[in-house]
Amino acid sequence: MKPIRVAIIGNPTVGKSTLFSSLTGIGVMISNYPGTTVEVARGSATHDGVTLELFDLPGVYSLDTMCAEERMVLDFLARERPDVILNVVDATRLERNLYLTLEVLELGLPVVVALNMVEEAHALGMEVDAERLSQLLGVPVVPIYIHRGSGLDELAHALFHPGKGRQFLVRYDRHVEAFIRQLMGMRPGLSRYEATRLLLGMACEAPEDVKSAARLMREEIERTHNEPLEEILASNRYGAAGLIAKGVVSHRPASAVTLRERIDDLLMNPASGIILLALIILGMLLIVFFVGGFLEEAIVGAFDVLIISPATGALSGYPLAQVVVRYTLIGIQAGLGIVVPYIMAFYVLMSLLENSGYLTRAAFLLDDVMHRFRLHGRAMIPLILGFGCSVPAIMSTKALQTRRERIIASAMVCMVPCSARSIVIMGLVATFVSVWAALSIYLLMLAITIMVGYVLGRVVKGEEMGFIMEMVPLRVPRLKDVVDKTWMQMKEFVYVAFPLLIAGSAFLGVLQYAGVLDVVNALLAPVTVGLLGLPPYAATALIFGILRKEMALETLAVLAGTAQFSLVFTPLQMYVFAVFTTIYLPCIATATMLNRVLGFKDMVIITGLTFALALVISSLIAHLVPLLASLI
Ligand SMILES: Nc1nc2c(ncn2[C@@H]2O[C@H](COP(=O)(O)OP(=O)(O)OP(=O)(O)O)[C@@H](O)[C@H]2O)c(=O)[nH]1
Ligand SMILES: [Mg+2]
Repeated sequence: MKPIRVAIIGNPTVGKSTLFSSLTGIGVMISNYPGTTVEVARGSATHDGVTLELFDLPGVYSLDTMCAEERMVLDFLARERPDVILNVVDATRLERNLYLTLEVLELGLPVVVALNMVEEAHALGMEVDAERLSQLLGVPVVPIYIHRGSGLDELAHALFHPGKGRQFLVRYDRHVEAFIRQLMGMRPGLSRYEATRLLLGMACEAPEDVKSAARLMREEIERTHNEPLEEILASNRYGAAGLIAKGVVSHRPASAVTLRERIDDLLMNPASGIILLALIILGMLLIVFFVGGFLEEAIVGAFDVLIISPATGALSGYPLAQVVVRYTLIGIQAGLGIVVPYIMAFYVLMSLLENSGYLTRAAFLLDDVMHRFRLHGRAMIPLILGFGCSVPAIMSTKALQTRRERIIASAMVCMVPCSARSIVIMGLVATFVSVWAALSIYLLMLAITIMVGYVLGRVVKGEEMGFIMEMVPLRVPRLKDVVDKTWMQMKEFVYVAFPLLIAGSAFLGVLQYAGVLDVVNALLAPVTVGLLGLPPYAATALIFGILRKEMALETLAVLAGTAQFSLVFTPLQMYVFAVFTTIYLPCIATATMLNRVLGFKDMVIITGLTFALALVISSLIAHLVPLLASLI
């Protein structure tokens, strides 16, 4: 039997990806902030011998304002022509969710509604009568509780038998209805949905005379109602959604103020909120530093004693083998000892933050500040995600409404120290210089990020958007989502970065043996030695850092011959190296993502700017600090 193709559509953060993932077993990003899914994911599930092919789409509030996600959903529907639409709705926000449901019903495809967050609605004193809702909409409505797996079999069953009954359609204003019928009469075969689109002047295949008739009708409606047609349709839909919601939701008296609400008040209050935000970010950095630092020292030390010294000692008569093996082992040591502890601690904390719902609070809190950069508060979300990895952070700027905002937010994201850069800052500066020196780099980066935002906010021309972001409820992050997400991000390190690191280190050994590194280092010495005050081989480390930022540090360990950096560098050198690595050129993966989201030209401009900035700031530090020290 042919697979049944199912498009999962719904408002943001209603649990579409959670449902997709539990039906298909495919790991996708699940977070508690709107705009987690920005690309279509596809997967399949088999039920009673029949295959369901599911598509997880970005969340949308409607199909009529034509923002990027909505276009993506409509393009997807036109291109892929799914057999059924699985509309996930949030029981706690039924009325607003139904607005989209009503639009989805207009598409004329079979629809199944999954009623999610039923237990949250219950906790808020709301009960939704699913059966009545099903009768009113004329489609199956299945209550689900994904985390417990309940309702999923019934849902799969409903997807196979979506029913052929009459689906509810919004009755528009009489005037509009009359014209829709008239258009359908002019061209037999034209659906109600197509007629509505024609009336709205949207792309639709039809002869020119029908199109021009539609144009005249629209003008007449707008003249008599003194209101744009879109608004007439929207208010008709809101009216219908409100009536349906009223008919199916019953309220119990609300209980006393809950602990969750109290916490929320503290987080959102402008005074306590900002302090808590600073404490949360500082706390995250300190936890990563202590957990990562403790593991780093233990692993690096054990590796030296137990593996590197015996292995290189055994190869003392074979210079090529010795240098290649030594380099490879130090590469592995740096990967296991420096990267794994920090990156893991980082991702666990980031996932907790993402899934708690805190990000939308940070966005609201800083909305005012962000508006000074002529950005929406929502641009805060990519910036905080940037602490994890710039690649998904830049990808998440797709959820911003205008290109102008995407450019500014992406350039700012490039300045936020991602976990790879944090590894360099922490593994080098916090461990071997001091925690305060490491924190000063974060402050420096904060200042640079703000400066970049401020300057670009004034320079980059384009539309500004007033966009209201939905506040998601605070939730205790689900352990499975956190573990899955941490693993999804670690996987990339295990499968991509680690092999690259081992091969790269062995390759470095060969290049060193052949004397190539010395040539490259000598060529770049005016910058590395002259401007930055670093040893010449730092040039090779920085080149490798473009592949992946943490490789700069790993390669530095390989070339220095030890991961105990304080034996070979002065504190100032370590500081300058960390600052330069943090600012200069985004890594290859980030540049690729910039190219994808913003285009080649902007990618080159942003990349060039970061390089110039890194050179200026690092060489200033390298030269001014000794000067100041000599004056004191
Ligand atoms: N309480 C509760 N939370 C849920 C349920 N299903 C999903 N969630 C949570 O809802 C949040 C959003 O889930 P996602 O699956 O990422 O939502 P989405 O609809 O894919 O969101 P976008 O991709 O942003 O459109 C996560 O924090 C989930 O853990 C549920 O049945 N009950
Ligand atoms: Mg999603």
